[in-house]
Amino acid sequence: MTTEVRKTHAIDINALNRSDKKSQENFDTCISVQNLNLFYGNKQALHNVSMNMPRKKVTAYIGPSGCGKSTLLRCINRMNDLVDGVRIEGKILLDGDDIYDKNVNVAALRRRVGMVFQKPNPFPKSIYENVAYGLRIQGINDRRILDEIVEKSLRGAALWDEVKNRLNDNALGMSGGQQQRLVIARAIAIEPEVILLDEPASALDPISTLKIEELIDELKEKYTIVIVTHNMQQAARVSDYTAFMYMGELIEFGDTSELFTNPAKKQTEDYITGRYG
Ligand SMILES: Nc1ncnc2c1ncn2[C@@H]1O[C@H](COP(=O)(O)OP(=O)(O)OP(=O)(O)O)[C@@H](O)[C@H]1O
Repeated sequence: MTTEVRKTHAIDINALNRSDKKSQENFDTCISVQNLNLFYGNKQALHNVSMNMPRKKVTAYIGPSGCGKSTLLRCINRMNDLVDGVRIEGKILLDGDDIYDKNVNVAALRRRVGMVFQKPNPFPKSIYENVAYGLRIQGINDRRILDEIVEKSLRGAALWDEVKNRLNDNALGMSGGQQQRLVIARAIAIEPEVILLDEPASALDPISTLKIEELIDELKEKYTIVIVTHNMQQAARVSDYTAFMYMGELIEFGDTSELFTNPAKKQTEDYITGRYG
């Protein structure tokens, strides 16, 4: 991008804000973050973040280490509630309902909003029981129903063909990439609406990473996906929308191809062109 174009972007912030707004209004919003502030004790980690995320699309959070990507992601299923001394202001609406409302059942929220972490975390149980876990917690123990959902979920996580003949083997004997797909199968078995992925491929080799990226592309047919990644190429490959964060602030949100080819803010451009991060 030429310096001249960059200057225009740096100056014409109002016009750019309008274009951000336009891209947000063109979709069916699943999650709406509104004026969100988050404090870890006295330290503010999120500053007045507002953004809408579209249904059945992939939204990626990018930005340098410590900018608040994981913190924001963890707000969407109230995982931060588990951290001592956290204070949250503002709202997050899921299908229009505030998930921080005092009447919200957090366990039910987490069934609607599944989460997958950086390090695969299967339980030390069989492959089958890992996928059946959430269903058993819901009191579903009918073998026929479990068999059906376990197979469907493993197929949905692109793992069935690799494990169908060893469903009773311990999940800890699987490769890291398989374990991560197993954890995704476990998440989708309880039919969430949203899947949060926190650096899901950063501990995996390139082939396993590719499989996870292909899987994300398939999952968005059914689920709203939000992914944190430090890997900009990955964000560009897998996401439909991207949010660039810096020091706890949302700097820019928009269509992924637009954000990467024609960023609205100079800070975004400096980051994606590798000037810092
Ligand atoms: N449990 C916690 N207690 C106190 N401070 C925290 C906690 N978790 C995160 N922070 C701080 O909040 C800020 C945002 O952290 P966060 O992990 O959300 O950033 P991030 O963009 O996901 O970083 P990374 O890419 O390194 O994972 C950082 O300054 C971090 O030190």
